[in-house]
Amino acid sequence: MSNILTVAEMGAADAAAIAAGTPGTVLMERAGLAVAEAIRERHRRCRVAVLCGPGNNGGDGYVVARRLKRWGWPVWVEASAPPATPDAKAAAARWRGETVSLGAQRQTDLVVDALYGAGLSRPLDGEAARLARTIPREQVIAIDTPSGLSGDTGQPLKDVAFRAALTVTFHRRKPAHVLQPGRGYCGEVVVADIGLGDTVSALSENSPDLWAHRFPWPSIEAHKHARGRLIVISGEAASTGAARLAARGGLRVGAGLVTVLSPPGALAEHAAQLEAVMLKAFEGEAALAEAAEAADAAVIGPAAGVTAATRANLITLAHTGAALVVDADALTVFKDRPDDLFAALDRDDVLTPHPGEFERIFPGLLKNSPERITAARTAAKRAGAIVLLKGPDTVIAAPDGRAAVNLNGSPWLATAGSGDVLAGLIGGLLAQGMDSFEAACAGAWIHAEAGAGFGPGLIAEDLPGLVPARLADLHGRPPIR
Ligand SMILES: NC(=O)C1=CN([C@@H]2O[C@H](COP(=O)(O)OP(=O)(O)OC[C@H]3O[C@@H](n4cnc5c(N)ncnc54)[C@H](OP(=O)(O)O)[C@@H]3O)[C@@H](O)[C@H]2O)[C@@H](O)CC1
Ligand SMILES: Nc1ncnc2c1ncn2[C@@H]1O[C@H](COP(=O)(O)OP(=O)(O)O)[C@@H](O)[C@H]1O
Ligand SMILES: [K+]
Repeated sequence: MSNILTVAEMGAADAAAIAAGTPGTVLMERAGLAVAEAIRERHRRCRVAVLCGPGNNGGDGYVVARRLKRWGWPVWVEASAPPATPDAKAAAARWRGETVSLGAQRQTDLVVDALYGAGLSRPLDGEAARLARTIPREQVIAIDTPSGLSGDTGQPLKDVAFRAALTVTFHRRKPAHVLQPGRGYCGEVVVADIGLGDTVSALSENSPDLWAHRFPWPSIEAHKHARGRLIVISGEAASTGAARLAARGGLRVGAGLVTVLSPPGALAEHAAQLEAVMLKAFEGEAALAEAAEAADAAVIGPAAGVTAATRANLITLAHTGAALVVDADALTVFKDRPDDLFAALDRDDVLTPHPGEFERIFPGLLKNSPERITAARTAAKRAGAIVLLKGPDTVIAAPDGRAAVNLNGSPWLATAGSGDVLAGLIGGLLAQGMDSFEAACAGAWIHAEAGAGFGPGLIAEDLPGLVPARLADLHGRPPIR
């Protein structure tokens, strides 16, 4: 399982390894060697300038320079300041090559950015800032993080940071490697093992390691009722497509029975377009409560309408036993009284806002949080439910503090209706009894894999049909633990 560590957690892991008997200089040797090897794997021998700062990031840089030189590469160090930590001093003392001052303006092929890593405490300025703005990213290999980025937020301090083609970090990813815009500054990210042992954190990369061992595969005796019943609440006649997209997502991901519950006026439109997905009319809260009686999960919101009816339907569903996926209009309709929504929810329910919807029900929270992980966690606590905050770096957070960040998103998913399919995927997994946090993670991961695998030209209608291949991969995957 791949945790993501904050800068402080990484520092603690580092200190624990040192306390357990591995000297910092050994960790630095391993770190520098990993970077040099990553360079050698990707490039033929060429000229390399290693930009070294005063801290341990710079220390790693001196190790890289020494390794490359030993392999016969033309390499020199450009130092922004003399080494200042004991480990960096030791690494610099073993560097026998040439050292010039930062920005000596030599012709080079590659630049190793070893100016600042985790210890960056203020924005880049002077020559470092100039270089960050001018060196083309194809030349840059960053150690730990591209200098100028805040490791914990992924934001460039004062908008200046290096852009790298490759970033080699150590032990685990940090938030800067997974959150935008930082992730975009990093280029390819390699996580090198430097022997720090196991670390725990409440934040993870969203990958099958997190949930595949609890995926709700049907048992040999399964029948359709045992595979979970999902309902999807439809909007009125002119807005029925979103409910069908969600329903197809739920059916494809394995729910045994999926029913679109439709206002009477929209029945004919659905009937003409649904096959395996079932259809039932309802009018009013009592009828909805009755229709929802046997449901294991419900999706409400996609094109539901920002209406009093949607608000009443949500409250009605919240009183049934079904786990809810609350999306789109069912979020927006609570804009003026989000507490009514939160009071109705329980911890099994999943909210799936995009940033605009998030702002409506958690006003100011995103803007006032250091980054979106904190925002999503705070939101999950406030709502008492799982919150999946959509975007290029989708975050899933639980009220107990667990959080995961999606790494496999792609812009092909930015197409109308794509979120409706996601809501259906999560609903389909909830209907099959999957834990809500894991269902939200699994739904987001499968959705993103499907989108990335299809690529250009993707439309939301394609997504349900792309799910089976992803499920087949998961099904054939060797079990973990
Ligand atoms: N963790 C691990 O397990 C391992 C970590 N390793 C490596 O250590 C790195 C972290 O090292 P680190 O803590 O020494 O931080 P780093 O960024 O090198 O320097 C901080 C210094 O820079 C200064 N400074 C900061 N910003 C500045 C600015 N804009 N302009 C000018 N100065 C600025 C700051 O000064 P101060 O703010 O204190 O005045 C301080 O002196 C990590 O990224 C990884 O590469 C590996 O060796 C393997 C094991
Ligand atoms: N640039 C992007 N990279 C990765 N995923 C994206 C990007 N833009 C949007 N997405 C994903 O696409 C989906 C869009 O959902 P949403 O905004 O609700 O659209 P709709 O309401 O039209 O279905 C979300 O899952 C979101 O995370
Ligand atoms: K760096």
